Order: sequence, then C-alpha cells, then structure tokens
Amino acid sequence: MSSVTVRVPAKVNVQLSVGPLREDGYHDLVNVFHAVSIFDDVVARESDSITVAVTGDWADLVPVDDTNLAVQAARALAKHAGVCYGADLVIHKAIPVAGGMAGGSADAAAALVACNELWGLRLPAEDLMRLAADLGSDVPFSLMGGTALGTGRGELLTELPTTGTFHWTFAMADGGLSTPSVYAECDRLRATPSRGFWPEADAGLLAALRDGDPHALGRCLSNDLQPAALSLRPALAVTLEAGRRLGALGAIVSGSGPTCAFLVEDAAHAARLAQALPERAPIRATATAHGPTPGATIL
Ligand SMILES: C[C@](O)(CO)[C@H](O)COP(=O)(O)OP(=O)(O)OC[C@H]1O[C@@H](n2ccc(N)nc2=O)[C@H](O)[C@@H]1O
Ligand SMILES: Nc1ncnc2c1ncn2[C@@H]1O[C@H](COP(=O)(O)OP(=O)(O)OP(=O)(O)O)[C@@H](O)[C@H]1O
Repeated sequence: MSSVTVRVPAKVNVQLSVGPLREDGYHDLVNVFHAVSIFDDVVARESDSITVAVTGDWADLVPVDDTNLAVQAARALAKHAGVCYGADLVIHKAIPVAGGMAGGSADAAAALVACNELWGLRLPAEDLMRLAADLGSDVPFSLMGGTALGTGRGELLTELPTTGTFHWTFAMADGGLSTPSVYAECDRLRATPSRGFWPEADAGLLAALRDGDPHALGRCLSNDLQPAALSLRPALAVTLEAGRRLGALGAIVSGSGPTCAFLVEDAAHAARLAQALPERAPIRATATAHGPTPGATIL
C-alpha cells in the first residue's frame, strides 16, 4: 500500500464539568464529547522518514516540525510496534487551530490510524486507544467519534446513545486560546479551591441526546471553561449573544475556546445563522455542521 487517507472529525463538548486539579496537573472531568462534521483529512505516503506538510485555511498556524501532534503520533506508533518505517504526512486542515475543537488531537488520531494501515501493523483498537491517551486527553475521542462520556482527564470513554442528527453553526475567532492557559484561568477564577468536588453527568442532557431533542439539549449545554475563555477573550460574549438573538437553541464556547458553538433547529437554520453572524460579531469565519459523526476513518 503506497498511500492511505484518513478523515477525522472536530468535537464540541456539550457538557464540560471541570473537577479538582490533580497532582499531575490535569483536572478530573465529566466531559460529554460530540463529534461534528468539520473534518481534517490526513494522507500518509510511504517514505524513509516521518515528515509533515499542511494545507488549508489554517495551515500557517500549524507547526511542521517534530512538535506536530501527527508526527508525534506516527513516532509513538512506530516505537510501540518496534519498527523504523517512515511516512510523509499531509494534513488538509479544516478544523480551526487552537480553537477548542480538538484539531491537533484529530490529526494525531488520524495519523495513528493511517500509519497502522500504511505500515501493515494491524494493531488492535485497544493499542491505538492507549497510544492516543498518551498523546493527549482529547485524542482517544478523536479516534472513537460519535457521542461519548469522558471521565478521568477525558480519556476514559463510554459511548452514549443518541437519536437522529443535531445541527450546529460554529463561529471561529481570529487567534486561538491556549488550553493550559484556559484551565489555569478557570482555577484562578474559582472562589474556592475545587479539591474534593466531583462533577456528574447531567441526566437531562443525557436524556436530550438519547431522545434526539435539540430544544432540551440547547437548554442543558454547559461548559465550566466558558467563564475562563470569556475572561481571556471578552469579545466572545458578543458572539454568544448574537447567536442567541438569531434564535440559536443553545450557545456555548466550544471546549477551551475561542470557537463558539450554536445548536440550531435544522440545516436551514444553521445556514441562516452562519450567514447572519459575521455582520453582528467579531469573528473570522463560520461553518455549519451536524453530529454525531464517526471518528477517524480510512477513506
Ligand atoms: C478542553 C478540552 O479540549 C475538552 O475536551 C480538553 O480537556 C483538552 O484536551 P487536550 O487539548 O488533549 O489537552 P492535553 O494535551 O491532554 O493537556 C494540555 C493541558 O491542558 C490542561 N488539562 C487538560 C485536560 C484535563 N483534563 N485537565 C487539564 O488541566 C493541562 O494544563 C494540560 O497540561
Ligand atoms: N496537527 C496539528 N494541528 C493543529 N495544531 C497543532 C498540530 N500539532 C501541533 N499543534 C499545536 O497545538 C496547538 C493547539 O492546537 P489545537 O488545534 O489542537 O487546539 P485545540 O483544538 O484548542 O485543542 P483542544 O480542543 O484539544 O484543547 C496549536 O497552537 C499548535 O501549535
């Protein structure tokens, strides 16, 4: 096999409850992930070494050295399998960079799947999941896709049942937010230390997902990182309010931000919102999407 292409989705967190800061610097989470139809494609071609190139709107923001998460994933896979094969990786990027939609994690998950196939390793899904968790807290979900409850630092996943399709509009901001900085701001803003406090999955939210009820889901959306993202980027409040005024069923910062996510009635509503938002909010771009979608998949 000389070339493999893997398609991988972005995520939005429909519940992100941040528990205590752990000794290892991570926070325990109740993290309800939902994969949406904004995709990066990662192409892996046979080569003597591991290299990466990036195309697409956000390409200039992505490192093309060994810090690229897709390169780190390919290296981790080769080490785990005890092989010294190479791969030229090309990332076709549509997921915003440092946007709170797990863009780098998606590319890492796609590289694991692509190189496993390209190199004929046939490693089982459990091995890829373990490697994914070592690469980053969001990487296992990028492999899995769908809708899932993440606990621990977000890497311990349980698939959640859903009905039908949820429709979304996303507003991408100019400039990213650093995930560690947003968690640090969350800790700073909390009046009392969060040690000893254990969040739980919202029963109403799980029922809304199971029943395919976007109105109920819109009312239940929650993100404990939102106050921190708004504190670091106050203009996001304007974007969220504009979406609410335009009839969104729910408006929320996606993960660590600064992308804002709007749950809407249907595809036509998503398109109207995507068209109207740029006149009313300080944003770089909008995109419509639906979820849930599968995780990293060979095309
Ligand atoms: C905000 C989310 O995107 C929600 O899904 C994730 O929690 C972030 O996941 P990620 O980008 O894969 O993050 P990682 O690469 O694992 O960690 C980056 C940094 O984020 C912070 N971090 C991350 C996950 C977590 N459960 N607690 C944390 O405090 C830590 O400072 C960590 O050093
Ligand atoms: N393949 C990659 N794609 C995007 N960013 C990458 C990649 N590899 C490394 N990075 C670096 O990771 C940083 C975080 O980017 P990323 O797009 O993963 O953020 P994010 O989507 O906010 O993450 P998350 O939602 O998982 O917290 C970027 O600023 C970039 O320097």
